Amino acid sequence: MTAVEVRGLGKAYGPVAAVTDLSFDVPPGEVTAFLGPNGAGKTTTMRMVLGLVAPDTGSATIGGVRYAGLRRPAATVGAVLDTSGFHPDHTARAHLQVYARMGGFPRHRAEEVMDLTGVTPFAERLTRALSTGMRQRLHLATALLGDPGVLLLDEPANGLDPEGNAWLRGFLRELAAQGRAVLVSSHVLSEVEQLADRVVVIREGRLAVAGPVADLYGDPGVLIRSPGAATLRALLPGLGEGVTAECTAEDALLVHGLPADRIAAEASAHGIPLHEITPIRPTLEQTFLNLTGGPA
Ligand SMILES: Nc1ncnc2c1ncn2[C@@H]1O[C@H](COP(=O)(O)OP(=O)(O)OP(=O)(O)O)[C@@H](O)[C@H]1O
Repeated sequence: MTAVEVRGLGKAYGPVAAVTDLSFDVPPGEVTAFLGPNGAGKTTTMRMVLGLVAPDTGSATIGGVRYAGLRRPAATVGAVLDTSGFHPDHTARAHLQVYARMGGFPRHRAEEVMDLTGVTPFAERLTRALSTGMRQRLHLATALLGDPGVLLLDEPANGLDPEGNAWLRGFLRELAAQGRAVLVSSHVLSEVEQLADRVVVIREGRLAVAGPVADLYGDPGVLIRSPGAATLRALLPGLGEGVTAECTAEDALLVHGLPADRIAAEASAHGIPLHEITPIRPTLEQTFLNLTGGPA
């Protein structure tokens, strides 16, 4: 079970601080979404993890070892960072066979990853004739050749149609369920909301927040509509520390610090009818905009 650990990572390009003092973990067995607006520093961070860019400060390790020190890098980390780079005159199958040979993997591994990633139906097409979605699948297949425990994927959903996207979500969840550490960058938030267990949000190269997806939502409250709103407003704060209730209209109440079922039980115990009881759940999109301070 291999984890990625990023500690105090920093990189400047001349006057541009691309990444500053960035620390986060990508644990095994989970999908971690790496979120940030365009230019936030996601690609630079992934390139540093892969040893393609030398950090100015800090370190990134994979199973406790820097990329350059890995004994079998391709069997440890699979990455999709850049969706160009196929030989245009190779078929998809030939591309995978070449990479399998370079990585020292058995020939049949190319066929296996093609089946896993849905490349088989276009295995005999030249890579120059592949659609963006097909190229994404072929890159993913290439990354999986060494059966790595860690996957780093930069915007893997780019160019996929809704069906391809749904497939990708299921596939990445499955890879994580097998115990792999999966890091997926994105600026399309609806994509990762349904996919990720954890998020790492960066803004201008710095960490904005990291943690389980559920924690990001905080406690946005429960909306109540009831002719007895004023009575409930007086009652509910007495039920626990930190419970607040504020009237937003004559018959409407916004409650924080209590789950909907507790509120319903209390109303029922006092014979107060409820016309509506709605836990508010902001989208990750809204949460993201709040964290990054502007439109993505
Ligand atoms: N090789 C480079 N030389 C100079 N500046 C660079 C280089 N690579 C990245 N930058 C700058 O560093 C910052 C972070 O870029 P990066 O590509 O890491 O962001 P990103 O979050 O991946 O963005 P996007 O979602 O648009 O891909 C940007 O201001 C970018 O212009």
